[in-house]
Amino acid sequence: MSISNFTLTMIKPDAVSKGLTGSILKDITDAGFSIIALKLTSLTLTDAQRFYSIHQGKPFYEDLIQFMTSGPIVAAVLKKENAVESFRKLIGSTNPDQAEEGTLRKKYAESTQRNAVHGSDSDENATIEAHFHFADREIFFCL
Ligand SMILES: Nc1ncnc2c1ncn2[C@@H]1O[C@H](COP(=O)(O)OP(=O)(O)OP(=O)(O)O)[C@@H](O)[C@H]1O
Repeated sequence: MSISNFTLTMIKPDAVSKGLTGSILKDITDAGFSIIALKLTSLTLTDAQRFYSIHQGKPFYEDLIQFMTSGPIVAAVLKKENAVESFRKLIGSTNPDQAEEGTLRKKYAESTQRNAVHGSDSDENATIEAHFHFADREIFFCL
């Protein structure tokens, strides 16, 4: 099976509202990722419910939807060899207390919910999530 060379990230409302977007994007490019699509945007209630439908019914679901619709987010498509796995390593564990030193969540997350950054968890989801946020003409695979 071939491995995609891109992943989708969101800088979540906690980090955007604290002005961390620039620092996080710099850490991402310093780690060797190219930004091939980028926008400051927000999720409607319906968007968030669709994006996180896999978590519906879990105890944290309603609070997660509330949080992810609470303010602007930054969405980006990132290109690098083995991007999904490499980016999951860069962001670190969901719970920042368990995240390794130097990871984005260790540096920027407040809590398990307000954990600063999202990264796709599979190549299949990277494709779905990239098209969730961007039209084909907004993604520059040539970069
Ligand atoms: N136990 C929990 N308590 C509160 N919020 C949670 C909990 N588990 C997950 N979340 C929130 O839901 C998001 C999605 O959960 P998931 O298990 O997919 O984590 P993840 O794959 O590390 O994160 P993401 O999908 O955002 O990259 C988490 O990033 C976090 O914001």
